[in-house]
Amino acid sequence: MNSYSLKQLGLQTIVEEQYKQESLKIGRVATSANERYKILSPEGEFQATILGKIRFLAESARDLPCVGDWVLYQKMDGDSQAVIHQVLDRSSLLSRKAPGDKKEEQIMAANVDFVFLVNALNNDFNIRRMERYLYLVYESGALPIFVLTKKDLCDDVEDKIRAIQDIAPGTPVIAVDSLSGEGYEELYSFIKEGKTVSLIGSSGVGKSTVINRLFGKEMQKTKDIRASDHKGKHTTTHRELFVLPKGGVIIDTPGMREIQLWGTEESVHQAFDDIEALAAQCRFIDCKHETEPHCAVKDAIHKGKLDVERLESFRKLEREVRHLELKEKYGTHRASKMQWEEFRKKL
Ligand SMILES: Nc1nc2c(ncn2[C@@H]2O[C@H](COP(=O)(O)OP(=O)(O)OP(=O)(O)O)[C@@H](O)[C@H]2O)c(=O)[nH]1
Ligand SMILES: [Zn+2]
Repeated sequence: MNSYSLKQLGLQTIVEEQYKQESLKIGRVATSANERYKILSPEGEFQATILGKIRFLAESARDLPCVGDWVLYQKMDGDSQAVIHQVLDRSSLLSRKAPGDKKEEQIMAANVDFVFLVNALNNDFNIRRMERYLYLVYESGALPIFVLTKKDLCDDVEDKIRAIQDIAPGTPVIAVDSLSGEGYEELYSFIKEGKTVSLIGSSGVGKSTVINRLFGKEMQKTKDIRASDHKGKHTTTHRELFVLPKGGVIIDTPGMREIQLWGTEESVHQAFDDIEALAAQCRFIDCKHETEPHCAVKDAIHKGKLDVERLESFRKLEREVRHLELKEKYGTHRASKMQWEEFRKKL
């Protein structure tokens, strides 16, 4: 049975100050399913349930423990199970909710310091998707870091890095080749004892490969990409919170993996996949199809292959379903820039 010191588990001083109850012990939630939890602590690794009172008083999912939470638990000698008495204040909380809808919230992970926004540099590169993930991280209190995988399969790495820097000035962008290990030195600078990292990115972008490389052995299963369409298959099974051999904690929950666009957004992109396909051929990845040169969308309109009204209705629908609230809030990306400036001062 593994046991870890609180520091190895990523404990930060803020949390330590809250821990004053001597009859209870502190641990970190590693998995959570149907109100059953796995706790990692200096005492070892065990299952836990929650005190009836916590469940009773919980008004929403936020009030229950989630992966990454620091909890105070009680475990009697000889008991195989512990009981969680309290969830300590969170330094960050990754969750996803429909715009304007507070009820329908999916909690993913707590007390994450850095979120790696993983995107592959090959055909899957999608700046809009990254932008939406970025808003989600801004909302959480964690710091975003872009990790661009499959550098070996891309010959315009610099252009893509620039496109990301345009949507998130000041945010680190790290391009890696997970097969050779190129770029990993920079990744390691964010992974150290006391820090908790989580990864977001669509299926097949190489999240498990990154984790395996950081771990130095096979932790999460990876599967070869289907050669025909460059898309990965859903391969990841069950994962949780784990401590890396060289220090640092990784949270890789199914919740983080399953983030998809909300139904309406997904359907806009499906309904207009002809425009999406044309847009992929524009010279600039972030082309707005307005005044940009070498725009495949405008070109198709000129050639009579695309109806200008269709483009208009695409735009209209897209405007409606995008995270307008968030876009307004973070439109200038001041939030991220300031967060990073603050953070760098502490380094
Ligand atoms: N050429 C190249 N291939 C890579 C790189 N990183 C990952 N791959 C390959 O991409 C495929 C998918 O990688 P995974 O790590 O399983 O992707 P994932 O994001 O974990 O996918 P899910 O588990 O479905 O969420 C595997 O065949 C990897 O070997 C890279 O940097 N270069
Ligand atoms: Zn265009």
